[in-house]
Amino acid sequence: MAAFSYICDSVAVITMSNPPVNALSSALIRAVQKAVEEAIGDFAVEAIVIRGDKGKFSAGADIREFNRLERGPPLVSLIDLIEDSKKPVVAAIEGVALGGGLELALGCHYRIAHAQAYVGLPEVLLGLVPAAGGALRLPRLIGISATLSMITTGKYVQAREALKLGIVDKVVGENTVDEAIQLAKKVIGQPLGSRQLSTLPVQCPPNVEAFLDEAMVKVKKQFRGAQSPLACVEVLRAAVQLPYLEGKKKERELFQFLYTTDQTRAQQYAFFAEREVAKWTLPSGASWKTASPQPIRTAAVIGLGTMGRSIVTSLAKAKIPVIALEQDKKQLDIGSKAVMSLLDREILKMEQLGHTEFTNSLGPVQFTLDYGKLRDVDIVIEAVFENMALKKEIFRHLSGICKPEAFLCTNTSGLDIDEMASVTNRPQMVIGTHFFSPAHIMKLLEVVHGHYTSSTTISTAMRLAKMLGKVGVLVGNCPSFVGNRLMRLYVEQAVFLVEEGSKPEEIDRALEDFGLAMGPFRMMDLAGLDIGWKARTEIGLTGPKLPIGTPARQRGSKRYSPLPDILCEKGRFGQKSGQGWYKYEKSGGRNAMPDPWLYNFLSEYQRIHNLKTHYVTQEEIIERCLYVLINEGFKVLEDGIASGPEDIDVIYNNGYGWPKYTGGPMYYASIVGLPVVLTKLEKYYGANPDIPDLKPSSFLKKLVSKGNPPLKEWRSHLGFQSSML
Ligand SMILES: CCCCCCCC/C=C\C=C\CC(=O)SCCNC(=O)CCNC(=O)[C@H](O)C(C)(C)COP(=O)(O)OP(=O)(O)OC[C@H]1O[C@@H](n2cnc3c(N)ncnc32)[C@H](O)[C@@H]1OP(=O)(O)O
Repeated sequence: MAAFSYICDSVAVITMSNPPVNALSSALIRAVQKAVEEAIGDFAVEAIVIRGDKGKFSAGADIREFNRLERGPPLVSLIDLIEDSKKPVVAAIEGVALGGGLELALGCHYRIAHAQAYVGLPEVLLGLVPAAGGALRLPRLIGISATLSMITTGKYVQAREALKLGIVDKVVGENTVDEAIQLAKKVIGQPLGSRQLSTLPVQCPPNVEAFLDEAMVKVKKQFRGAQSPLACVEVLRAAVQLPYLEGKKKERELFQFLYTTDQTRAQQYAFFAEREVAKWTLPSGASWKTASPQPIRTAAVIGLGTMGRSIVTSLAKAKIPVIALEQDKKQLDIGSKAVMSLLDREILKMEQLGHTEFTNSLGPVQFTLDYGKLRDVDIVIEAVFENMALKKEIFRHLSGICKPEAFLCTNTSGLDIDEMASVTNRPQMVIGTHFFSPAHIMKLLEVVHGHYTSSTTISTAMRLAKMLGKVGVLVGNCPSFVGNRLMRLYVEQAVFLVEEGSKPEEIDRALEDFGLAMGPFRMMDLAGLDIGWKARTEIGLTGPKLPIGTPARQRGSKRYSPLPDILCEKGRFGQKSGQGWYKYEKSGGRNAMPDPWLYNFLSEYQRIHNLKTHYVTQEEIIERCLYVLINEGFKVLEDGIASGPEDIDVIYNNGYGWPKYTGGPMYYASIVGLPVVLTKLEKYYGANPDIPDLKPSSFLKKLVSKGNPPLKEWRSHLGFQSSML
């Protein structure tokens, strides 16, 4: 770790170095401070350039030091030193300037960025606010409105957009540091007053107080339950209302408050969990370190339904040339139009952000009915509807057509990968790539490892996730994999609670207040109730295959609720039919309204089935729905379907709208305390012995018996004998 300098024509170049991302650790900050002081005091130096080693300016404060810090890094004084320098200081931004890294750049008098660089203040994503002057300097540079959008979302802004906003002074295609040196030389001797952002007035819209009040309302709604976005609005209010130095005190106070909250700890855990899951290891010893991913230069997608279209879009966005195949001309025409419209929307979004180059850098998409065109692609992703016979037919066909090195992936959300692999001539190259809808937006890719899948195939699929800008999580092959296996029980519990007397909107509200992006009933209505109905009909849980005489509310010895099936029989499929658990203004409408028809229907249902209803509290809703999901999470670990609790948390945080500020379901359980979760499950199972999924898992019981160890120790209590990975 070093901040070293060289002098080039009277310009001192200070390089921040702390691989891999030049995070501003205390040691690096001290080293940069020393180098800046030396440069300021050196008569031979007339200007200074600050850059980051290995093509990255800085990813901000060293998050790994957060738990060890008592008083926080002295970054603020370094930035003040830079801004107060009489010699001009230029930031040469390559790669990333994030968080404290951007704050440091904002302390510099000029900023030059490479075209591929990103800047941002993502502290909010870690449950914090920018606290090294970023939330005070940025509104003085680009105004309140643009700052608000950046700091409350933590979004990364590409160099060209940063230029448009005024965050950087120039964008260059190459030689960023040389350009910075040239600029530094040019401005030697020029007055720096207008370049010291802390001395400038904040750029406010008229009636800024009303603007901030409105922003607070919006942010509360958008990030329900999260504290740091609200603190971001507060910090901006301080920037507007207070002189810079007082604003600085407020910024620090808010940071100090957030710094001790459970939310920031959970979000930091979630950050590292995302990095952790990329480091997969199999019991065989094969791992992300040893396996070599194969290049993916071209791809094909089979099926242009909702998922196929957005998978094609996702590949094109990642600049991967893709061939999209449909079975008949009509479907191909519909699908290709839909893809082109998705791509147009993406282009428009990027153009609005100033990325004119984006249009040209989309991967080309070719539409075809001809399987022969797939001969040379590196990877095929099958995305037809969930029917094993059809999928097997496709895999058999691909096996004969694709080059032997091509990987065959399926986007199934829960069918058996091994069964599909068994009909191919390359079972070791078959893998599940379970995308989440819409695939060009959602960050999760569940990578499903079958019995035969090779480590090269796993590593290639995990690389694909990264290429698509997604988080890949490796899981084992079991019905519904990890995400949907847990989700099914959560939804089922919600439906049982309706039978017991609660209302869909009460359950949705309770879970949305907990922080979930969407409650289970609104989610079912959005996804379409008919999808689950078809699946249940296929496996004989309902419909003509159900043996005559099966009790309506029982399957085997387990409780079953036929409510969703009955709604479908009545044509209530959710949003698409204008009625489901809610009613909508029209078919395809999105505005969910409680439906008096449903209340009458439920009373009649409860009467027919002689159900005793009770007042279901918010506590019971949260506990039964979430603890049953968490309990299944422990079973998934026990079964070796996921290798650690982080995998489950990353899946839920990125694919199921779980609030990241609680860390994910397993982290949340660790905060509630495993003995509490166990006791509650025992209580609910005792009251509902016909719901065996409420019976505490043996792994949960084992952890409690081991004294409730912290989450990072859970893996060591797992036996790997049963691992499916
Ligand atoms: C107590 C009161 C004190 C009051 C005083 C207040 C003063 C406060 C002063 C300053 C505060 C500043 C706040 C911050 O700056 S918070 C940090 C903000 N920055 C971020 O959130 C950036 C996060 N990182 C990323 O987005 C990505 O990592 C990125 C930089 C884009 C690189 O992405 P990629 O190439 O995909 O690589 P990885 O994500 O896998 O990362 C590679 C490894 O680097 C580690 N990493 C990344 N960022 C950091 C960081 N900021 N600190 C430490 N480590 C970081 C990451 O974990 C990977 O590590 P590994 O390979 O071991 O897994």
